[in-house]
Amino acid sequence: MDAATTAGLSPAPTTHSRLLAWVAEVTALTTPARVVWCDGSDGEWQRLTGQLADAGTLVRLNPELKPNSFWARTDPSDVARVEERTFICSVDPDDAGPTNNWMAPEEMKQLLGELYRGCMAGRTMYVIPFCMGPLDAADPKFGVEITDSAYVAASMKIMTRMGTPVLDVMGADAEFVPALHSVGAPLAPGQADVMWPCNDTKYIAHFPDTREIWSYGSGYGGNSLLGKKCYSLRIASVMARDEGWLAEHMLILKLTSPQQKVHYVAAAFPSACGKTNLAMLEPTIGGWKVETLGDDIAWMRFGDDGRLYAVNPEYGFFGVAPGTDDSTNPNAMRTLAQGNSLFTNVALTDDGDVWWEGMGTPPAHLTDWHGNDWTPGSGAPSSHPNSRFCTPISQCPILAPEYDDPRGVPISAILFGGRRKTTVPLVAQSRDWIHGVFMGATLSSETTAAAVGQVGVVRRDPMAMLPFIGYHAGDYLAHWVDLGKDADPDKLPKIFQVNWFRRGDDGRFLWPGYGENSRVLKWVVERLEGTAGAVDTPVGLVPHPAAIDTEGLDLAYADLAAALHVDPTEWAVEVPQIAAWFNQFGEKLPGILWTELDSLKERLR
Ligand SMILES: Nc1nc2c(ncn2[C@@H]2O[C@H](COP(=O)(O)OP(=O)(O)OP(=O)(O)O)[C@@H](O)[C@H]2O)c(=O)[nH]1
Ligand SMILES: O=C([O-])CC(=O)C(=O)O
Ligand SMILES: [Mn+2]
Repeated sequence: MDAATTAGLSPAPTTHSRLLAWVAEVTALTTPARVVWCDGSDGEWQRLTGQLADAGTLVRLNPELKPNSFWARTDPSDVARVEERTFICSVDPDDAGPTNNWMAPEEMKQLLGELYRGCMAGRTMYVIPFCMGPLDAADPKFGVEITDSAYVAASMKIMTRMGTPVLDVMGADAEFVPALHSVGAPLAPGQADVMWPCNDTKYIAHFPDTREIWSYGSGYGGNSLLGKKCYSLRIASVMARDEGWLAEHMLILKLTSPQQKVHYVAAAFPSACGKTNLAMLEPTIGGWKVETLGDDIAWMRFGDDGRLYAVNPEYGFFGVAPGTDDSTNPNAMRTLAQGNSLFTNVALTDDGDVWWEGMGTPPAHLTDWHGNDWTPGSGAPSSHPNSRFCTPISQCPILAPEYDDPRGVPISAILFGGRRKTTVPLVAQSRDWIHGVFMGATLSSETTAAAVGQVGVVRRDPMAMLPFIGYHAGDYLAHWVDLGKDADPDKLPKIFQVNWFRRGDDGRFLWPGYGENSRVLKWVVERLEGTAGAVDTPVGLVPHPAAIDTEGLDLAYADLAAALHVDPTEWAVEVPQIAAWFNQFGEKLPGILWTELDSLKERLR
């Protein structure tokens, strides 16, 4: 089949011969009914969403409440990332390391090649040229996703810079990451489609040596929007290792103090642990301003001035819906109110708006994420805990103008955070870069609904990157150590650890979180500027409760003190867990991190 003219729909709008050859090869393998090259236009969005609405995959929301926005429900089995089915297929098994699933590249390609054979029959195959990061970057990072899901094509328009402008910059021979996706649900002639096609067999496969992505069987964002986790973290982390930069699971925010001093902060928290919320924070303390640059991924390189500069490679937010409302994250609500968004696995109100848990008093009747009638007495939540909104970053009312600057922004502080009921204090500053890398390397968090599996189990999650490091985690930690060695220590970002999720004996959060986290950011800035004090504890430099600005905050001193408390007996339990965690990396673990563990033990004595 000639990919350029298939079904006479759109002739290939490129002369890029490797791209044309790949599209022809995939077309021959997957045998779609037609091939469409996505141009990224608004007309195309209208066509795609219109077709999806006709097919019942999307429901158009009330245009007066959420213009140009849609409600989607997935198959109940296809609601989150599938870490068990995610593979790093490096040539050398040792390159995948102990934290990744591995399969030999030829074996995976053979296996998936069989699954892909004829897998797009009866469907439209979309070819989506995209760029991660600004198109006018010195070294733009291109990808092309081929997918048989119109939902994915529409979502990619929100999440990435895509379409004809990308092909134009790619020209005839730019490098690109080929990213192949199929829901794995071919249609026989005359066979009716289902609302959410997917397959029980799922593979999210990465080939770091050849920089390719092959995804099969899932339509859920983290498994199917291949520019996001698959490219911008797993593949990009390998590029970053080779080229001396960092691809991280971090938000980027701009903080302006009442004295108009600007600091850029990056923060890594595991999935569903507060990045989107912190990125859009509305400070509760007077005179402070937060602006957003990114909510999930940061690519960071050293500039000529020796500082570390961060760029958000994405173009939209794919955010956790439950818990988001006018009191917790008003800026996300304002972003969504402008429309042009997709909502997946939330509930639908009777007047055609969306609703989810955390939005206050529930309406008397909803259609839940299963499509069933729901009332406040129904028992089960109306929305899946990992239900998501997908919305353009340009609509964020507090977007920092420099979010689109290909040079990025110089980072002053990096926060590593997790969701821990106990042990980890509200905030602690590292003593130096290596101690900060140790904080990141030993980061732990309770698992969430963002990945399939048990929720609430504490696991180590280095730099919040456990499911996203595209190579050996020991080498990854060595890369972090090495970057610090070559840098001017005064210019390196200062590293902090935070925990918004510590609980009292009665189970309630000790710290109010959300907008009140601005009080912690203020202390961070005061540490950067050398104006705040800190207590030297075994785990790092922790503020005395009096060093946190609590003006106007209704919080018991005892709760703040408990949130900041470093309890040596709790930490003594962590030490052997950290040792066991480090042990699995063998020789690959930088020795200096063992030295850090020894010094932690020493301080706990
Ligand atoms: N208690 C408390 N909950 C928070 C805080 N910040 C965020 N949350 C809740 O944590 C959940 C996830 O928050 P997000 O900001 O969406 O997390 P994320 O890190 O962006 O998640 P991913 O998109 O999966 O990477 C939501 O239900 C939030 O309401 C906080 O400061 N305190
Ligand atoms: O990838 C996803 O599905 C959403 C996300 O940001 C994460 O899980 O960290
Ligand atoms: Mn994320």
